[in-house]
Amino acid sequence: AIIRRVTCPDGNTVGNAACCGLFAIRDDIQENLFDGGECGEEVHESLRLTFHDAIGFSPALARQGKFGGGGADGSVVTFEDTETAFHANLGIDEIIDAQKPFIAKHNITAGDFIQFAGAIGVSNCPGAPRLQFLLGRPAATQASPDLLVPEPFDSVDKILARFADVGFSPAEVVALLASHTIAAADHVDPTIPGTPFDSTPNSFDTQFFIETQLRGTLFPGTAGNQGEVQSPLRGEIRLQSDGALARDSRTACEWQSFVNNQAKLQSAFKAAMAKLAVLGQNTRRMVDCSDVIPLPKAANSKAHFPAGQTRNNVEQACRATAFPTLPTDPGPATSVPPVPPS
Ligand code: HEM
Ligand SMILES: [Ca+2]
Ligand SMILES: [Mn+2]
Repeated sequence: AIIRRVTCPDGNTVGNAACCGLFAIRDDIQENLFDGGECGEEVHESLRLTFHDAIGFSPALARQGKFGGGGADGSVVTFEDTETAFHANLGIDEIIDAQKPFIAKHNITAGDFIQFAGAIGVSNCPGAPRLQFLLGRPAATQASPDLLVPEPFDSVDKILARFADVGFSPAEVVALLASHTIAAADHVDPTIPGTPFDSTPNSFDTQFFIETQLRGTLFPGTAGNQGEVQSPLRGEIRLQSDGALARDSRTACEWQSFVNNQAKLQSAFKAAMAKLAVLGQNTRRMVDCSDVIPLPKAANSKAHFPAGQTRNNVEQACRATAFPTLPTDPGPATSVPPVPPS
């Protein structure tokens, strides 16, 4: 087959000329939003933002004759005052404020920018897949309704129902939660901002699926926070929802299947993110600009139990298959350092 390439005015080559404008945006955010191509706090927050914008969508509400939200339409930025006041969006205002000057400066809608920044940001994380990026989301018309973003204290029933409303199976929910391999919480326990969900928050690896299956023994900061359960490691925080999904009979085997399976982690997350990024959007009016997204580096670590942990600490939840055999890191019990603020 003949692969046609277009040469853009700036010398970059791309499959579709409509994507040419994205190279300048890419270079600008890599340098000035992501600190020169890091997989740090702004990348983590930008990925979270892709979700909080897109999940503002409910076909169930629409069937009742109500406005169900526009999905991945940028409403979280355009109607910032409304949506940042939603309880589940606590803390999202910081990355919105960081992204807004870039949206204002470049000729791109807020909806496109949010998903583009997420895809570029994830590409900075070793082990990540190259995410799809489709261009062409129109401007949002209204704020999303409240109560569509899942909370960490929601039951598994409620979480799976919310995702089912937008077309995700339980297996796809688990795949989307691979996002928590490059993540930390600032507000669940406000006394310890930047506390990661796994021991490798700058690496898109399978440690999140390993460490969430370990028996929780401690709170990294204070006890009694809503949506938090005990974690196995000092410096690591566990969401109640992640702990529950790892142990629920509907999701536990899928959860375990990601352990030490980097190829599945990449393909399943890529596919689920491709759906998330276009929720509520008409993809026939969009252009595939995925070739503007950089190819991520390979994973830089091998699946392991953190030092001090073995399979004896695994709370086996999948009944069908045993937990994979993994080596334990040498040394004293792992203590996870916080993700530095921007
Ligand atoms: C059951 C569904 C989910 C729940 C209940 C949930 C909940 C949370 C909570 C409470 C935080 C911590 C926020 C803070 O205190 O700073 C968080 C962080 C994060 N979430 Fe989720 N989340 C869910 C699904 C997702 C999905 C589908 C994605 C992306 C595709 C995502 C991406 C992230 C990222 C990247 C962070 C880290 C942000 C940072 O490090 O600054 N989450 N999530
Ligand atoms: Ca990780
Ligand atoms: Mn953060």
